Amino acid sequence: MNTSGQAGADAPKVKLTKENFKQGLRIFRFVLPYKAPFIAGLLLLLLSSISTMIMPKMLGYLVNIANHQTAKLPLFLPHTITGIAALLFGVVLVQGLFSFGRIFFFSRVSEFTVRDIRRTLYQKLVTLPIPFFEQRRVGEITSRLTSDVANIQDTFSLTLAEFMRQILTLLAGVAFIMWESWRLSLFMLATFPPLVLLAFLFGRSIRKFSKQTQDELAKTNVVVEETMQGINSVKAFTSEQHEVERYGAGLNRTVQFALKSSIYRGAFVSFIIVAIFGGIFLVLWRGATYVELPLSDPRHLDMGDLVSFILYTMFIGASVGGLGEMYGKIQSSLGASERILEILDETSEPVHQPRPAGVAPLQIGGDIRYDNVQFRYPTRPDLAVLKDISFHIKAGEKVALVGPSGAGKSTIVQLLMHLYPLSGGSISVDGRNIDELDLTELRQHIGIVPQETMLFGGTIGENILYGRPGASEADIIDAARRANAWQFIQSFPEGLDTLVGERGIKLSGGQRQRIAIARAILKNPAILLLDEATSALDSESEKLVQQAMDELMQNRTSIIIAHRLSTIRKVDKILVIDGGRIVEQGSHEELNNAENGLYANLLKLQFELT
Ligand SMILES: Nc1ncnc2c1ncn2[C@@H]1O[C@H](COP(=O)(O)OP(=O)(O)OP(=O)(O)O)[C@@H](O)[C@H]1O
Repeated sequence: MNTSGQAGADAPKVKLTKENFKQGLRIFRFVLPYKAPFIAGLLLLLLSSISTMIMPKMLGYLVNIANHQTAKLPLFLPHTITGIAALLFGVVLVQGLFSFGRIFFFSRVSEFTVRDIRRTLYQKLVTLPIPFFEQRRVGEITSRLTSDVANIQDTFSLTLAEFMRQILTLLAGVAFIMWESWRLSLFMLATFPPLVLLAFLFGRSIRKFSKQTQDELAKTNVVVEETMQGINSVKAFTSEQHEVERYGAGLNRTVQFALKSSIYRGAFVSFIIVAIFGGIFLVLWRGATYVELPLSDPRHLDMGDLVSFILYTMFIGASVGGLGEMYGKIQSSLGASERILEILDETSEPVHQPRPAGVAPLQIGGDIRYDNVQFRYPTRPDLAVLKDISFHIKAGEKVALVGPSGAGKSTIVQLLMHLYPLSGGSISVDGRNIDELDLTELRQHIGIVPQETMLFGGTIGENILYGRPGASEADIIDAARRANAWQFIQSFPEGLDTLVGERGIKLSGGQRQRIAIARAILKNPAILLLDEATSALDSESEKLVQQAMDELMQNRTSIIIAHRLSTIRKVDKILVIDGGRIVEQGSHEELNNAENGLYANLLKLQFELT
């Protein structure tokens, strides 16, 4: 056990039951398209195993010829030392060729299979509904794509082939030694299994310690991950020293476990050495007594036959030892494939469905109606986030949602995109329940400018293009202009080709928002959802963003989650949300005049703050 913490080394394993095995085998459907190279690989594996198994026998003949014992030598073989040696060399060459072919074919199968699994899995992941992602951590999901798939790749490329080879070696080896001398074989088979069993039990307790070391190391890695992600906070709180100590303490614990496990490992290695060599010496001792017997004795063994016998015994011992290791690997691959299949069995959202013949593309005017909408997040079923929301927005109207933090404003907006199933009530667009609309088409008609703009690691141009893939450069520039973004984009030497995100420049909050607005302008949706950023922008930036938003909202049904007074004044209607209900609605003037109204109070509060 080392502490390198390689991925997958401590992957959870599953018990090898018939049911698990059947489940895990379903992953083999990904191999089916590559049957031909798979079968070719299997054949070559068989041939290379056979040629390996011939070698000990030939070596035995070599010794027998040297001892002038050629009586039992088959007639078709050369009867000279050089002849047999040349033949042996030939067998090795052929074996080499077979091994090359086997690796060539199995690698093709495993690489293509793994590519297909990754692609299918990723396609599945991106089409799964949002609640799936809320119930899992990102790291957990990505490790399905990385370490679990890599684990399966090992199985397809190596483990499976090795497993079959070990079994073949074992069976052929036992057949050969039985043929050589059944007496000595029985003696050998009586000594080996107990040793193997002991080694197996020993190995199991060592694995337990190894796992503890891995777990400790994983815990220490969490410290690194957390602090790297939140390095700003670490520095702001000047807790560098504290974190170093926390990490150091974790490392010390890991070392303690690793050292404890290394004592067992050392004991295990010496045990294996004693057991294996001891076993071989026992067989040698017994075999030598048979060699010593006169030729007339039925138990007599030729020297060369004893040599072959011992070599086969070593092969058998190695394959039995190998099988134990393979067993563990197959168990962990089954676990990995089970986790992958679990995701593949999830139900995707019905996106990118082919449009039935004769059905025209969805046209949306932008009339929106919420009727008694109730909602609980699937991850928090005990909390009624929306209790009873009903409102109507005519096509082209602009409506602002205001209310205290956590009131449910963002939730209302997200439900329009059908990101979650409703708990009650209904939402309709242009008089049609959104449940009946094609999900992809519905979302294509909705534009969103979120509070925090997520930019993909690519160029500014690519980020705007995300709004409408395939748009021309002229359209991108036009959208950027109308979003008040062109000026700053132009100021970069590489313009639209400027890289953003991790590998490129960092844009300011206001600039990012304007990119998001340009994206939405390019998309040109009938319905617009604007979630204003709560973080304050400087007044110049604020003015630019506001102008861009006004431009974007023209001629579209717009729902704005409003945090700024300037936006609120211009809308047709304001819905005041509190505790999952609409508590007030009306124009700015109407609500402002309502004494002790929530809106009037919120407004006063904002005035006092500004
Ligand atoms: N993905 C989610 N899973 C579970 N609960 C959520 C989720 N998103 C929001 N909530 C909960 O739903 C309630 C309403 O949240 P929502 O984001 O809609 O409020 P909001 O009015 O938009 O607030 P803010 O103005 O602060 O953005 C909150 O209690 C919040 O904790």
